[in-house]
Amino acid sequence: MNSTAPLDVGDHQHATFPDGLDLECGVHLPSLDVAYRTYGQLSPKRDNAIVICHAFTGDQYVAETHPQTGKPGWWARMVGPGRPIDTNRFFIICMNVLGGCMGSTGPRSLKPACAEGKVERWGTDFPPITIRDMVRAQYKLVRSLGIERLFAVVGGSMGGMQVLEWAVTYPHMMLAAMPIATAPFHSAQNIAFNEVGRQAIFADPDWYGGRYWEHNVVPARGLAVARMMAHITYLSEEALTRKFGRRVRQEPKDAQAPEASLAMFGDVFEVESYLRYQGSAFVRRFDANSYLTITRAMDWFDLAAEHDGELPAAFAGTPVRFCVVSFSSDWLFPTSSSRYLVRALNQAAANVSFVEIETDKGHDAFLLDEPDFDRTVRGFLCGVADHAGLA
Ligand SMILES: CC(=O)SCCNC(=O)CCNC(=O)[C@H](O)C(C)(C)COP(=O)(O)OP(=O)(O)OC[C@H]1O[C@@H](n2cnc3c(N)ncnc32)[C@H](O)[C@@H]1OP(=O)(O)O
Ligand SMILES: N[C@@H](CCO)C(=O)O
Repeated sequence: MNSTAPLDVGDHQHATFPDGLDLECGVHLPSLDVAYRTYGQLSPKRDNAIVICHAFTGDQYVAETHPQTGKPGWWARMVGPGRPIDTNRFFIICMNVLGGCMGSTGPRSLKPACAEGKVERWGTDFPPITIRDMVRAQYKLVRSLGIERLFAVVGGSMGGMQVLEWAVTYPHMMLAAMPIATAPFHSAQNIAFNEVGRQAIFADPDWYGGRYWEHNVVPARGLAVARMMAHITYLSEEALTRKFGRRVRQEPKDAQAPEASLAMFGDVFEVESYLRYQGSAFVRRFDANSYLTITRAMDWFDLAAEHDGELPAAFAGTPVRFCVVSFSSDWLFPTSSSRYLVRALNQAAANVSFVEIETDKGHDAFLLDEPDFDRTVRGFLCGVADHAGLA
């Protein structure tokens, strides 16, 4: 995993808000870019818009070829004509989160008002942000498209946190919410995993205190290790066993060589090779400072914090219809977190349904082919749309 030169922010469709954004930390961002993609047509009544919130390292390229990786959109299976989130019926908006590295304002963006001719990135000077800040940036983009009320907000993992934050912050601006594989607060275990990832980045000699671009490098080894560790949490023991078991990738070339019997280094097991591949691929598409900024935003997420720990109070009087989805083998955002959320919604007398999908694919099951999950998404959105008389 060699260091590579820092990637450019790239040229992504975006809206610029010159009035910036007041952040929860008290800092005013002087200017705000929100990078986004849309799919389908906004109806004449402007009542068919769905915001899809991406997960931690996702982006706005939900249903089209990714411009950097050349891979299909991360939810191409789910979003499109005739698909569970049907673009023949709904108008889809997906935005790169504030703090990300795919065109929305984030640590990789240029600092405003930097000296003439001097390229200065935010880097570690980028202010700490919250999930609510991300959602408030998205709100600005939605309003700028002339949309006063969303049909729904949908998302998995950190995307699900944004869904919940939308419902709490703008309950009258949305009809339905679908938080998937998520939780109303980040658990101690998840904060702990995030911290290991951050420490891996800090330990990389190419980190340079977060100013790596000045040295034309990125902390590739640290970022890759962070991703390798995190990627394990996105799967399950069953999935890893099914994919790789204890399969060995390479036999030692010279069985007589003293190092052969040790076989300490190199891609010995298939699962190691897989994780190294995932780590390397990640480094080519993600920024280390965004990794830090976004993991911290997740860590701070706690919907009950403003309500003396009483989660139902966060949803008091909500008019939003919720469908909460979990996956049976997800140990990062386990079903118990979803049940806790559902109980709080019930206590708030909210309109809520709950589905646990049986699968051995772990947390990232929401990104994979799960027919029951697809049926759940389609059923909920169509049901609410039919009930609301949406064309
Ligand atoms: C949610 C959002 O908003 S977007 C962000 C989501 N995207 C990501 O997280 C991207 C990285 N994550 C992944 O690829 C996840 O594993 C998933 C869940 C998205 C995809 O899962 P799957 O389809 O089961 O793919 P899998 O995890 O098996 O990985 C396949 C890749 O590993 C490679 N691979 C598989 N086995 C090995 C091995 N033994 N050694 C090396 N590479 C291997 C494959 O060649 C394939 O490479 P490719 O992606 O370049 O085609
Ligand atoms: N694997 C997905 C989900 C993690 O929560 C991502 O990287 O965004």
